[in-house]
Amino acid sequence: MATALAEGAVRSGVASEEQLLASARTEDTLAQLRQRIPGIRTTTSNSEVAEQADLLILGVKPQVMAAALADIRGSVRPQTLVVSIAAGVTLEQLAKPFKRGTRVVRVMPNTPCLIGKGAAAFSLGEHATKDDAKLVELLVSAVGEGYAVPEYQLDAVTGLSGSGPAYVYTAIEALTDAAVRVGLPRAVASQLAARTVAGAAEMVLSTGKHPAVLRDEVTSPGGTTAAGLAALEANGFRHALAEAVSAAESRSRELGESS
Ligand SMILES: NC(=O)C1=CN([C@@H]2O[C@H](COP(=O)(O)OP(=O)(O)OC[C@H]3O[C@@H](n4cnc5c(N)ncnc54)[C@H](O)[C@@H]3O)[C@@H](O)[C@H]2O)C=CC1
Ligand SMILES: O=C(O)[C@@H]1CCC=N1
Repeated sequence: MATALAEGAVRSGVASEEQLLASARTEDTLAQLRQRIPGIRTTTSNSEVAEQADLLILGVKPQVMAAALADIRGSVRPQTLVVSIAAGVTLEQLAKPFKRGTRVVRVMPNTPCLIGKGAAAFSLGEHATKDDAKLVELLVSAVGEGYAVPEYQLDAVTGLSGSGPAYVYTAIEALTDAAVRVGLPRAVASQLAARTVAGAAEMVLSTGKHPAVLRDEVTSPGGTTAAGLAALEANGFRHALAEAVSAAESRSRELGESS
């Protein structure tokens, strides 16, 4: 995820490849990163990155955030903007190890950032400025769309758009399997399933119509769609999605509480 943001930083002109400095625990990970971003400088020292950064992106898992913060707490300069993409880790937890007044921002991106189609939301910490908001907006806009939200909404964002691509991949896989069951070749079924999801999403975004209106436009009286929709409702489709978002939102809060 952090690699996608680094690529976005280059694309949006926030930084050149040569201005980027990244750390990871192993030289193997860093070698892979250098293949993606040839000009990037790399190190296995988190504190070396922290000492030099103007914009410091923390892209570790929530479970190792405390250790990563401990590595860098003495090295972050007062003028550095600290941005975390970790699920659940709060602005308060992010700011705590640093000197009072350190500017922190929490961002929740998603993997479609890798192809410039991400959906991200972010919240500013107490000391972050309007210019910081503009910078973060620029960064996330380079990899998709960014929305400013109050921090209390970020776990819900995680449950929806952070984890959401995985729900949609599961839906595409299930639709493909179902189409194979009723006779379509898998290669065609998988393309049709993915394009149906992409096309329907694009209809919502480009027409601005309520999804229910768009659904009604597909649904002929006594037709196939009404039959399909009735089967979805009978099998708890909406409830399953609601439970997925809710479980992921709770897990995000839990991850924050335990890190
Ligand atoms: N994968 C996703 O869809 C999304 C992930 N996130 C968040 O992004 C963060 C990273 O997730 P991914 O990119 O999926 O994981 P990842 O495993 O691909 O990346 C984590 C990186 O952290 C490095 N690392 C591990 N321990 C370290 C340490 N002590 N110091 C420095 N580097 C260390 C690893 O080498 C690895 O390169 C997580 O906090 C996650 O909650 C946020 C939105 C979406
Ligand atoms: O599964 C996770 O915890 C991360 C956060 C959002 C998407 N992936």
